[in-house]
Amino acid sequence: MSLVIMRRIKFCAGHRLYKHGGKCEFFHGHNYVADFYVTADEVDSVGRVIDFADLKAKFKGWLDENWDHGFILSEQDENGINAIKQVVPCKYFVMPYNPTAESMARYLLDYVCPELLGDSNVRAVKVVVWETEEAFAEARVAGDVDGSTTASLSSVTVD
Ligand SMILES: Nc1nc2c(c(=O)[nH]1)N=C([C@H](O)[C@H](O)COP(=O)(O)OP(=O)(O)OP(=O)(O)O)CN2
Repeated sequence: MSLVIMRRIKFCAGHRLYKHGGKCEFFHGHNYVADFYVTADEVDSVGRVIDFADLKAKFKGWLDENWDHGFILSEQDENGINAIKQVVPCKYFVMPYNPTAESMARYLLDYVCPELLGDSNVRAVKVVVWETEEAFAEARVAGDVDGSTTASLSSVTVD
């Protein structure tokens, strides 16, 4: 049996999908919801995987500093990066791939969660990024047997 808890963090950010070929290639923004699922081999003396407040401090802290009220752009999107740099003051975050909901979930699971949870006994097994109230993408650790952070991806649109 494994115990998994989830902490939800909301943030807003701008982005565009480089070479998307449709309306999402324009600069636009979303009110995102990120759900972080974490587990531990044992609960603590209080019966917690980890205090929800600790998860909030870690994940909201990172999101507030890096993505909230900023623009998220692909490193391939030189034109977009140059454009956003013209704004004073500007806040932007460059990702190694296009900032789809899938890629944002993957980035959080692959890079951000290990960085933030490294000093604790918990590990992230899934991150879900809701781009709208109707569509989300999730990245999850395959099997979560060995704590591997190899993400598998899926996305869903809700009617
Ligand atoms: N698999 C993915 N597809 C799309 C993503 C994504 O992250 N993963 N992102 C977008 C755009 O960012 C876009 O803003 C959202 O698209 P869409 O669902 O079409 O937006 P709306 O809900 O606002 O659609 P309306 O028809 O205008 O109401 C695109 N695709």
